[in-house]
Amino acid sequence: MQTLVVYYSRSGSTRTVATALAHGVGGTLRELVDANARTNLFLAAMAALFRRSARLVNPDYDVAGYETVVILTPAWVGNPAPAANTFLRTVNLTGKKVLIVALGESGENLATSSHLEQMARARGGQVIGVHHIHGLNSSGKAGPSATVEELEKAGQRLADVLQEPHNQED
Ligand SMILES: Cc1cc2nc3c(=O)[nH]c(=O)nc-3n(C[C@H](O)[C@H](O)[C@H](O)COP(=O)(O)O)c2cc1C
Repeated sequence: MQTLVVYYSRSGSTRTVATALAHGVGGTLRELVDANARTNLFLAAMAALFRRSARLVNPDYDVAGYETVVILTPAWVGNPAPAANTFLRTVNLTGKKVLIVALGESGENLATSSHLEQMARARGGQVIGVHHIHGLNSSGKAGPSATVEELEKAGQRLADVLQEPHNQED
């Protein structure tokens, strides 16, 4: 099973989870690089709140060679980060299994994951799972449940989920 792991990360925690996950499944890691570094947190939050897209640096929307696409994004004010919006509004996920992963300070971000799920379905994807992971607090510092080790473990757990037999079937 070929797996593509696509992620956006502003402060590194989503990257840690995505890297461990890709390593665990022997998949391909693809970063969504936002041309805007989002250093102004207020403006970043507003862009997410208004469901804006982002301009991506060297975007690659080709998922043809993959059976499964994992999409990871931080939750920003209950929404996906703009880079994830861009990817999900452009990619063709017809016939692909899609695993959605949202990181957040609060752990569970149902509003964010619900947006992601809807976008993935609108692009033809078959959503096989939705996961929430404790990320960093909003100022970018690791909270007690989001050490690098915890984030790596979360990524490994997701790799295990993807390798469960029912997620491997056609
Ligand atoms: C602008 C902004 C808005 C955020 N809004 C939320 C939120 O609504 N809910 C939440 O649980 N975490 C929120 N967070 C925290 C991030 O989701 C969390 O720190 C995540 O781990 C960051 O991922 P990254 O390190 O890959 O950038 C926000 C962070 C930023 C920068």
